[in-house]
Amino acid sequence: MFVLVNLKAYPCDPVAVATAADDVATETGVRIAVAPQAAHLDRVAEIGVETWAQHVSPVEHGSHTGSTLAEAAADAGATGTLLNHSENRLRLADIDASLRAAERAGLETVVCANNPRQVGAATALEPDAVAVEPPELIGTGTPVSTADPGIVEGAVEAAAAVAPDVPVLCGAGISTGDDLLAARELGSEGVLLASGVAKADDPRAALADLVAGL
Ligand SMILES: O=C[C@H](O)COP(=O)(O)O
Repeated sequence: MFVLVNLKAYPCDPVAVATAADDVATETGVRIAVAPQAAHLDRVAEIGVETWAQHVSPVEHGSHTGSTLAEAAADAGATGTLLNHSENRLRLADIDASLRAAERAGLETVVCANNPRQVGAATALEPDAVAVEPPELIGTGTPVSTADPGIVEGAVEAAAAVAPDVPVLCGAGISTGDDLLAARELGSEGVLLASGVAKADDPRAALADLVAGL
């Protein structure tokens, strides 16, 4: 299972979370990555933890003020990027262009989607993986893997119908080891989570609990 921890714009210490994630990944052998704010990519990458951008813009080098250039994210130490997160939706053409920008920069990609139909469409754009997240469960602490198992199973089927080799992650409300195991049972190959770690009093304990059953 791949555990991708999105720090969003939460007021956590990105270096402390990254250090905890790196420690737990090393101790358990579970693949854990951290996606901080773009301005914190280099500080997080210096820890040695797998570091992802939260987004890259659908642009190349040029006159694009305010953009997050894929090459700049890679230069800062990112090795992957989320795209089309529910809190940063893109138009179809921009998802495609951001995917190509990420490929150009050598970044692994996960495209987020709300539901199985969107998962199918996202899979057709040839990302490395897709992630299904029902927006109404994001940040609630109610895990998608038990609150809406059908959406995870539907996403796995929708992706497989387009490209059987594209893994599906799921996210929204995931915070415990039981949530993670339930996601795996449904065919998910990883989880995307945020508040369960970024808002935890003890991120290291939260991560250790998350992966303990794997
Ligand atoms: O990127 C992470 C997802 O939006 C899930 O967020 P959450 O774990 O706070 O529900």
